[in-house]
Amino acid sequence: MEIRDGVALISMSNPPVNALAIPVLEGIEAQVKAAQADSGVRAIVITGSRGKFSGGFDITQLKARTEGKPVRNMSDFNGVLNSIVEAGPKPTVAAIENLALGGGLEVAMACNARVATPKAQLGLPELQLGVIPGFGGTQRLPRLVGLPKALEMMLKSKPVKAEEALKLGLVDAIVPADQLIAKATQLAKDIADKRIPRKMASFDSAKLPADEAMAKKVFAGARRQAKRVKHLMPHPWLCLDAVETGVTKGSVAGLASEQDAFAKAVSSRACKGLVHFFFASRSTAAVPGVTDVGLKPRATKCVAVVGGGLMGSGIATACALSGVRVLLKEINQKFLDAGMARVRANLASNVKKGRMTSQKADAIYSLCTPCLTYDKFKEADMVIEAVIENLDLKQKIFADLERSCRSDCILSTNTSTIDITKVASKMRNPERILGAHFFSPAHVMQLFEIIRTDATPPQVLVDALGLSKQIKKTPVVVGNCTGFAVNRVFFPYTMSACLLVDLGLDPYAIDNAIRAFGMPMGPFRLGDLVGHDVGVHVGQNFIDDFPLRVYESKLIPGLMKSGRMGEKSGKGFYVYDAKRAATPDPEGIAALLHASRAAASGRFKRSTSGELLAMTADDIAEMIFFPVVNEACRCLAEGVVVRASDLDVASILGMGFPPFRGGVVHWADQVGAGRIAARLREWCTAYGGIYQPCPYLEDCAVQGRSLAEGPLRGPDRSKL
Ligand SMILES: C[C@H](O)CC(=O)SCCNC(=O)CCNC(=O)[C@H](O)C(C)(C)COP(=O)(O)OP(=O)(O)OC[C@H]1O[C@@H](n2cnc3c(N)ncnc32)[C@H](O)[C@@H]1OP(=O)(O)O
Repeated sequence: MEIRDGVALISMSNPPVNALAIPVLEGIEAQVKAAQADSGVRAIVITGSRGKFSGGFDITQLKARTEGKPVRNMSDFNGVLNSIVEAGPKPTVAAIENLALGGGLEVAMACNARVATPKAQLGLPELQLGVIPGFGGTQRLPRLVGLPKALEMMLKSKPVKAEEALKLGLVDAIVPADQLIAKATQLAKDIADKRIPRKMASFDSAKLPADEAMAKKVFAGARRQAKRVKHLMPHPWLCLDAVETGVTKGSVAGLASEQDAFAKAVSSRACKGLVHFFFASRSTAAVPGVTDVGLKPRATKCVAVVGGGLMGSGIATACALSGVRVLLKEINQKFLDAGMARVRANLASNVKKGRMTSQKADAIYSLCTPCLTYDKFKEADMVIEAVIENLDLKQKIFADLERSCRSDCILSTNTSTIDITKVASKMRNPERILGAHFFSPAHVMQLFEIIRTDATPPQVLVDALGLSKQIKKTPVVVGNCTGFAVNRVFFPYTMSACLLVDLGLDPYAIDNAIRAFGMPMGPFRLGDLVGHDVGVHVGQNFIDDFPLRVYESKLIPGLMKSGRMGEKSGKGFYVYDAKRAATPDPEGIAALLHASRAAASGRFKRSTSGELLAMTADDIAEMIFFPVVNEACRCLAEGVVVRASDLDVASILGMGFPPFRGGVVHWADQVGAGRIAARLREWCTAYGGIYQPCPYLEDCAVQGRSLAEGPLRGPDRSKL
């Protein structure tokens, strides 16, 4: 604590984001108490060190709580905020630079005024972690910004920028960073000397709904949204309970309700899964033997994208959006114009959604240079090939690229299935090639699968990881195998769903069960979205490479033959209107189901009609996801990923696996290897090799080990 001209400056310090760990909370408590008691102090300014206010309560403490480890009850801190920060004898002002999130913003809201820098971001994103604000945020935010905005900020975990915070009344002034402490100090003195009134958010109800009916309407709307997933994710509902109690019964009752709701939320499975995902997604960029040997990423200033189709134009957009110059190459003017038009349309959609101005979109578009030849490719630091999945064509392109690019340029392919070493087989230096697998739409989807071969130099990997940081994607480094991590782990997903249909289940019931599990859509709706021609093409790789553990149904080939390609042809399992809304079409697909079931009859060892009738949505989800877990186990045993949690991140960001379940391996460990292996064994006997449990899963089941621990003797890379 530093005292200047009667104002005590207290700075929170816990790099990198000044997380409110228990010692930090204790430090705030001790220093504010000391300042309140010091006769030489007339006001207090609270700030954060090293250019950040605070990223909130220490999430490692939340993690410990979700794991049942003993941790100090932090509800005592509410007493500190209420009685000595907000209502102590001397006024307090928060000086906010950069981040004030979660508990960080709650400390700031307990202060009597707030000053922020122009780049500050303020929010209560606790719900993204499966908890609710626990330091009075559910009470003070609605009183500072009004109920509807407060609910939006909390339920969507969406921070506001300084300018909006000023308009909302969440901050009292915005000043440049170098004037922050001076302004906050002056404001603190003005309040102490009563030139400016002292405000206490907890007791200010001016912005709350004027009457009960109006409040009820707002809560009813918010609860409708939260109700659908209440059984899986209790925290939005619990958050609404705490806010509603405060609005209807006052902030003292509201605070008690918040404590109760926080305790319930933090002990939920959803919190465990979401906190696991938080840390898992931040650890993927660390690759042992690569990122810990002192190599520095070389900046990628120019990326050349070969192919301007949906993927290529999406990748070009993703790069340009982050200020990376792009060369977009196509084979003729018509395709090139179409590719550039797609980039423009991607940017226009951001303008339409209010994410950027049209001037900004024009500036980003101007970073993309259309090319019909490789003439400019010497400028490229990295090439990403994104043409159709044709091995001969890719091999020719890479031979051309080797001649046209600098020797230090990274050459990569966006193939989703083809073996990288086959693509490289006609190159003089095949070790130069790397997989750079984006997910469609590439400018929106967060995941970036980086595929290495045994020959990939560490510097090339470090550079690719550097690019992922530049373009704000989450990287997962994967070994070279059929389907890499995401497509490989999820190939049994659609195959098992088709098997269930061939057994007699209704595809729409399957889609509903999978949605109820928490996926954004079921396997058949997803197939319609991707296009069944693409699905069949990708699926063929697994049929060729893993013949003993696939299920070949006639269902999707039959669908294709009848012209039902999915959304793009207006019909697949569903029919689509002009706005792409899907409607089930049971009559339209009845003959196809019949034909597929007839072709499958006699393939199964067990008659199942009775069991099928008894199948619940949970049973369906298990029969679809247990073989997915099994394939994830094979990937772990083979060392396809660096750590099990990388598969969790890949499954969530690449396939939409529900984040509140923590990812495919984390979820499997909650279910238990023993149960999964036992069910798979049973189904394997009845329905075939797609359900054959792999040795790693069996070992974990027998030894009672968690799947996330990984193989005991290290990965067997010879099986890649
Ligand atoms: C009682 C209260 O109401 C409860 C709470 O406050 S719960 C916490 C609420 N706060 C949040 O949800 C914010 C979580 N953090 C974030 O969103 C982002 O980390 C951020 C916006 C603060 C910074 O983002 P960015 O600059 O991209 O850096 P990012 O890589 O995410 O984080 C940097 C490091 O800080 C850590 N970190 C970030 N916030 C943290 C927190 N609240 N607690 C502990 N560690 C945290 C990250 O794990 C990471 O650690 P690593 O370097 O060892 O991997």
